[in-house]
Amino acid sequence: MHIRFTKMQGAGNDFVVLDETLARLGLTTAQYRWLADRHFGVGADQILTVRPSPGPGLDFEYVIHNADGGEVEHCGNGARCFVRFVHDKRLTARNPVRVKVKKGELSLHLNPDGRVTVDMGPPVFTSGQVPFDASGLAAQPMGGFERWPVELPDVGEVLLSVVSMGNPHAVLLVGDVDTAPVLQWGPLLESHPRFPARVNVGFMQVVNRGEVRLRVFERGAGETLACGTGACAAVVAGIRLGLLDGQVDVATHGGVLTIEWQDTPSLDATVLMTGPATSVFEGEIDVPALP
Ligand SMILES: N[C@H](CCC[C@H](N)C(=O)O)C(=O)O
Repeated sequence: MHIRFTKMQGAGNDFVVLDETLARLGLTTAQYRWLADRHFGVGADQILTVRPSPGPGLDFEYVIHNADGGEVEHCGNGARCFVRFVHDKRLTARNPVRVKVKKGELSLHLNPDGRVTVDMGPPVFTSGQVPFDASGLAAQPMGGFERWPVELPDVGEVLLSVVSMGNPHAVLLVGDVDTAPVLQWGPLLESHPRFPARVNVGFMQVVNRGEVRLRVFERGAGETLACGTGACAAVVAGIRLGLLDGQVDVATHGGVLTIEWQDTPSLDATVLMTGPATSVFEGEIDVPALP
């Protein structure tokens, strides 16, 4: 199947963007995986698909597939590239753009300086809704939040907090992200049995109450240069743990994301994420028929 695509990146998290506003491509999981393959396909952390509005008050549907071909609930860096794409392609002139994702609805705003602010919705802290199986574990309280001792084979117990931004996140505190065991512990936690939907694993170094450094081993993609929902999850966990204030710059290997969240008693305050979105190149490719 011959398709057109746009290669984009947000803070180094890279994407293949497909326009299905006129017709569905009908790609299979194996074809999404092929497109994301950095040797046999185009190469990307995720494949983003633009589909027509599913209903009133919404401009588009925003569909996300990880490099492993699995469809997921949310992608923050991808959301910034999404609004850049629909404006560049003149698919809309609205700003902000409202989109439906698997987890809910997002508002995407192109700022005059070219950066993009996304209303990422409210975080969810209830472990069963992340989902995280806390059965038999004794939470270790810190600030107004908890850290859970999770057993890793050949490693022992690691302490982590769990947050959902629509997609599941585990957040670990480390002294130095550069030496953190991201590639050793990331895969063990990603597919740990206590995470029935698997999990994105964030390693956060708190620099001060307004700045953190973060590396994320992503579910279905491995370590990426940045993870938008991971930055949101890490910051809201850090705020709940009493370590961070309401606006935090998150330094990732691919760039800086600014996250804002007010920890209100109602817990329904949404998380705002601001960062870059760049279109890298346009391309065409013949996707092989893969079942
Ligand atoms: N790997 C994530 C999806 C992409 C998230 C990330 N690229 C972002 O910017 O939020 C998951 O399986 O939930």
